[in-house]
Amino acid sequence: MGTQAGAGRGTRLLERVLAGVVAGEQPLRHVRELPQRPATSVEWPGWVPESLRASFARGGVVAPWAHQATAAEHVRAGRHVVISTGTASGKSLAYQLPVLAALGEAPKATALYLSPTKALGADQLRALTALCDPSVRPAAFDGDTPLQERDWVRAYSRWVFTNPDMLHRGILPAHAKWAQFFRRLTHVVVDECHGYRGVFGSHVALLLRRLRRVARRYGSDPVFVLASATVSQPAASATLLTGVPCVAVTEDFSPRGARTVALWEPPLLPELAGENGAPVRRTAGAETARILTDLVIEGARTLAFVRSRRGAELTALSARHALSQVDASLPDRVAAYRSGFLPEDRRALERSLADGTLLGVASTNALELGVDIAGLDAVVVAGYPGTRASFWQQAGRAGRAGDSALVIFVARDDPLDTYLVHHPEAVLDTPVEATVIDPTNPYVLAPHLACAAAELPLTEACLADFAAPRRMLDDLVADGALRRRPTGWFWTARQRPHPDVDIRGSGGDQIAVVESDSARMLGTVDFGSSFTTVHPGAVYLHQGQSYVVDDLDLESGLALVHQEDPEWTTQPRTVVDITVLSTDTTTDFTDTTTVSLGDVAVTSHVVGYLRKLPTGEVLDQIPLDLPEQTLTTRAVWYTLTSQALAATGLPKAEVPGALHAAEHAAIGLLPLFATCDRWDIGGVSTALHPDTGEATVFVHDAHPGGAGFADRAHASLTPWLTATRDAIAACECPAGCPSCVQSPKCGNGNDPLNKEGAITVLTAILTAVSAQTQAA
Ligand SMILES: Nc1ncnc2c1ncn2[C@@H]1O[C@H](COP(=O)(O)OP(=O)(O)OP(=O)(O)O)[C@@H](O)[C@H]1O
Repeated sequence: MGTQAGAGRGTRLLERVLAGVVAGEQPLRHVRELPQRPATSVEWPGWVPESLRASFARGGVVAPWAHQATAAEHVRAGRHVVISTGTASGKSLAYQLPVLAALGEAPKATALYLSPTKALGADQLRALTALCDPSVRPAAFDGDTPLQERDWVRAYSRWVFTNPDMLHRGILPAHAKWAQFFRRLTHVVVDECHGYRGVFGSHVALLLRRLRRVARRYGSDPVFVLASATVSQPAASATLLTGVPCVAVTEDFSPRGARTVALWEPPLLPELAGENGAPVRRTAGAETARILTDLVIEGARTLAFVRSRRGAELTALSARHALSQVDASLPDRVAAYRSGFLPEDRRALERSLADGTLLGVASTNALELGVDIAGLDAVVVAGYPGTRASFWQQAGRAGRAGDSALVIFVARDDPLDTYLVHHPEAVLDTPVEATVIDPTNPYVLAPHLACAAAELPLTEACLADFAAPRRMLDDLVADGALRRRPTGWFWTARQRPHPDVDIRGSGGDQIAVVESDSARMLGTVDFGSSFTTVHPGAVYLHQGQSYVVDDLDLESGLALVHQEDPEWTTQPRTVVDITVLSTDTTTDFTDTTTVSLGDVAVTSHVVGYLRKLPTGEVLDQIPLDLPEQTLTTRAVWYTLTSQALAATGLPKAEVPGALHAAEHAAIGLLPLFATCDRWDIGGVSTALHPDTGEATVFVHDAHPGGAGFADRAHASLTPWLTATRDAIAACECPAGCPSCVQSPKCGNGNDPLNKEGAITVLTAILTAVSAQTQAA
């Protein structure tokens, strides 16, 4: 077994992986060597008590790294802080230090810890319990806390670990029971705060404003300490999330080993045909399984991040199979890891990877949050994880001091991944993105105002905290939700509004997914997406199990499913129409192009679905009979006059395909600029739109009221459309494929699409924009 150590191991591992590539294939697109960084430690701040230093020392920490001390000093001085440093940079200690010191000094003081997932909260609670003085009595208060324990937690715990869901439904509505806790609340820790983005982030921002208002009512004004993977503009993001001015600590003084980063594009497979006969690439999962196999043979401890739970299982399975051909002892040293694992299993996995019992693990991003695994020999990132912050979070698991490690990013068949492997600077030299939230979205804000009023009557002074327009309060009164009295706005209904506000979804009704045989409820999907995810015949995945939907009953809110694992997946086909409701701004470029931002109504009608094999091959299309749905949201759109289109030489018959292709690729690339998922946005293109009178491409948020993505697209128009054009041009396929202009969620079965035409349209737009900008 190869166990070479020392500098250059990352490079040698890469050479080994390259040696296994089939002759004639050239998947390596770029290699970059990242140097090592030594640690900078400092003295403990003078106010850290001896007992606390001793506790940390028992855990192996003899002195803080410089950024931990800086962050702790800010908190100590009463400043709200966001710590935005790399993976395994000790963000936990940076918040534990000042909070534990404060709880030690004031024996009745309390603190609150919030994490986006219960599992992360449980991990952090375990670490803290091992560290802190017993008088702190740290305890979880979440959906899993038994009812009989809840009174104890409220009465005695001085550091309560919870999540936004419980804060929203369980703690704030019952604040009177928590009076003592709120009265003494000194710190609120918001962990992994980059997870609070899009609509969920907007909900959490308003939840934190409600929390501050309730705390104030009991006379406390807690200091917020936020921890995040590196994000750009961390101070601005944290300030928007909490509603209080936050300072950022960003310089990372933890040690990091050298790394070799390789960007990898799986080859096109000439023998397979996808949608409309387009070529298909070898899947990132298959390529990753092969790379994982080679690395395990080399004895390299490797973690492969795969996008889906099923993908993680398949990658591990396929690597185990390949290894069994080489050495009968190797398959058992590879495992899959996905969400839903118990903490004991997570601990066992951490230990096995750390001591080398396990050599290869294929994991979903469940491992990204809160699992203390670092110092691996290699990390394979199969498919761009959506943000550079996540990419570095995953890549950061590789590399030990004094030893170089390998990171391989394997592109999926998708325009964004294609763009990234052809533009290494976009991953390796660009600052990580800012998180996008919009707490003024009326669809999010209005329900939180109702919740806030039910907690404590709203006064004029509160409106500023929520940035709520008076008009919104008037509407809530007119709808009968609130009642206006001389002292403020009151919630008067007997039933509280909280259960109806779904902070993880887009609000509205939920459809329960139920297994017919056992009547077991598997989960819920929101009404808006039920037509595309649980329509009759849809393949529905739940915790790695595959189900097929028998019936979607909208009246009773039920999707009935049975367990079945067909070889195909399903993809809905939708007819979409868009209407402009109002325009905030329109810019006219050289009288040929306009770019606008505003509110739109998107009407979609799911008319059928495709059955597709994992290779991308389409089996057939089956019709469906479902009602239309309308979404009111934000959009950015551009138009081109017919004269300008004619001047490009693009034949008229090719215009719809060109616009459609440009729309798909632009949606694929927007996550690079707006911290969203391509599923958070949608698009419509048409050669003649009734509202604009021209050829128009719309890109819209997929959430009611918008989530800030279209606004961000509008603000980044030129870099966004330039990257879109470059991604299409870089793809070597002849006429469009999933790596450039085909979309995995196209409602029209990716027809028509014109790849060259898309480049022509985007060039025309960009030329007009730059001509006008230069002239100005
Ligand atoms: N000052 C220090 N000296 C030595 N080791 C430390 C120090 N601070 C933290 N560590 C160790 O570094 C590891 C990573 O710490 P921690 O999990 O807090 O990092 P993190 O930044 O929260 O990571 P993630 O990005 O995964 O959330 C832990 O094993 C911790 O014990």
